[in-house]
Amino acid sequence: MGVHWVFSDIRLALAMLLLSVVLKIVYSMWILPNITYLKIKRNGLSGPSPRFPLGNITDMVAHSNKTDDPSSSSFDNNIMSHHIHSKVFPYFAQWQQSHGKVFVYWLGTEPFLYIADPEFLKQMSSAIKGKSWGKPSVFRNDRKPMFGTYGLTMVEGDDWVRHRSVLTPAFSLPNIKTLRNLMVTVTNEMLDRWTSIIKSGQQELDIESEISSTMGMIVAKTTFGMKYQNGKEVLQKLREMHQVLYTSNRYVGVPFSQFLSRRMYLKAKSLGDEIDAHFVTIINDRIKLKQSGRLGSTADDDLEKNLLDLMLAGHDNTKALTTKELVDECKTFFVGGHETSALALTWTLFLLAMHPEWQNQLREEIREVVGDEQVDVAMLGGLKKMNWVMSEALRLYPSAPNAQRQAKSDIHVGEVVIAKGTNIWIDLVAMHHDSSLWGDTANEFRPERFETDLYGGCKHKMGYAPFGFGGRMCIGRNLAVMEYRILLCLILTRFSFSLSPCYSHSPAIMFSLRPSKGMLLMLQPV
Ligand code: HEM
Repeated sequence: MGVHWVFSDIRLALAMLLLSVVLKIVYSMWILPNITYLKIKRNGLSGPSPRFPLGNITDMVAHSNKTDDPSSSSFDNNIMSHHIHSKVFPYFAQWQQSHGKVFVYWLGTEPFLYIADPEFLKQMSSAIKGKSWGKPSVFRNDRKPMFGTYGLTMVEGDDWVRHRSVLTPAFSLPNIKTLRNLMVTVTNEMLDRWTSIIKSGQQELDIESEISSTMGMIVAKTTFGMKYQNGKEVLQKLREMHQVLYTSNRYVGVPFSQFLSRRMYLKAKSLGDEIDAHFVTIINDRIKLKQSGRLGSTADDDLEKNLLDLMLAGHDNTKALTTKELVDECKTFFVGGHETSALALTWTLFLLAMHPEWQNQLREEIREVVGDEQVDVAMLGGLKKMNWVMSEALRLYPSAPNAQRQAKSDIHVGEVVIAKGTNIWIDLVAMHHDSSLWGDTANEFRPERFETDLYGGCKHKMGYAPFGFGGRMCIGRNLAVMEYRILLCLILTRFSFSLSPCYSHSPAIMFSLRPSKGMLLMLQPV
């Protein structure tokens, strides 16, 4: 009798436990997102109808497959059109036609507010400080192997303030100027290799992988003082992880999707752990070197100060970042610092290959401003036309194609209330190509539009945001601009280039905006 009671008590307890788990799941994955959705809809915003449990993912995949289909008329790979929004975000382009520039769509059971309206963005941004923004929690798991948990792109609130204030001085102009020598050395190594390749009779090169490796080595050396072999290994693992995570559908936002793609997540996690181990060793070695007082004491490359040393400068005070936080920042800078910058330069070389007249103008400007001197950081500011070209390349092909936010409290934008918890997706590609903002030449390469106006004559200043906006704007933009100018100067003074007949124009979103079939250029020494 007694035993029977004990068993039925256990059964009851288990049933209650199961019920509470199920209720919790239903509440967090269905009821809560729907409450948020209803609040957004109450503002009169519409959007494509979602279907449980995939939301609008099926439509997104179908639109993407249609555009990738070689028989589809929506985008011809052989035509070098810069009209790329409907190619890279076909579903957003389609939904914009029915629902306007602000609407709601669903990734699985997570509603997202889509924004491609600069006035809406301006009002939303001015209502909120950087500290009060969140980042969509639904991306946390997905991006953890790449950026960790505590990198600047992921942290929120007071933690974000602490990280940003420790890291900002590391990106000051005087500090990043000290990285110039390493950048020149690594770039010249790449260009010497190009010369040998051309001498051996080969003229065609995949510039994307060349620039990406070189920028990776620059980040590895300038940021962490990594030795060549270590830098190469981390780069290799990051590339593998990128391949694992961003070339297949991961069903982000769909309940239990991590179990559906379990092998993929385990592979990404193990690569992430291996990269972490590299960084832990580098950080601990650097702390020891710092404590020994040898850092910066000789002309030795390894002892030259790098970005990690600048991050470690605050290591002894109360705001200091812990080793785990530093590891995640290292990963963040490795990925953020190399990929976006490499792509900005890759797309620039593509545009210049299409426009030899602009190659000549830039070469002429370099001759006038820099002459036969060594590339000097102070002189780089005088390269005005190069600035216009960079701005125009980042407008047509923004390497970071979107920005994301999450509302941590209700935000009022005119009559609209963006409810606490709402995920927000800002489509930079759409705004950068919007003819109502840029006129009839929106999809043409016209660097001169930036001659008299930092915003390229865009009718709304928030319509041009290649480095993001507000307090969470890109922390590395000064570094990126300096690196871009140094590399482009050195490339243009040694080579001229044109598009290879084998190049196929296939811009695609693989986290960043990439040429998905590489960037084949024909090179000639100048
Ligand atoms: C051309 C090159 C680059 C482009 C186009 C670019 C673009 C962006 C964009 C669009 C954002 C999001 C801003 C927002 O959400 O409002 C961002 C954030 C960020 N970028 Fe960059 N970036 C570049 C280079 C770099 C470099 C060189 C580094 C570091 C070495 C870097 C580190 C970061 C970090 C850490 C954040 C997060 C900032 C925060 O949330 O406080 N980026 N970047």
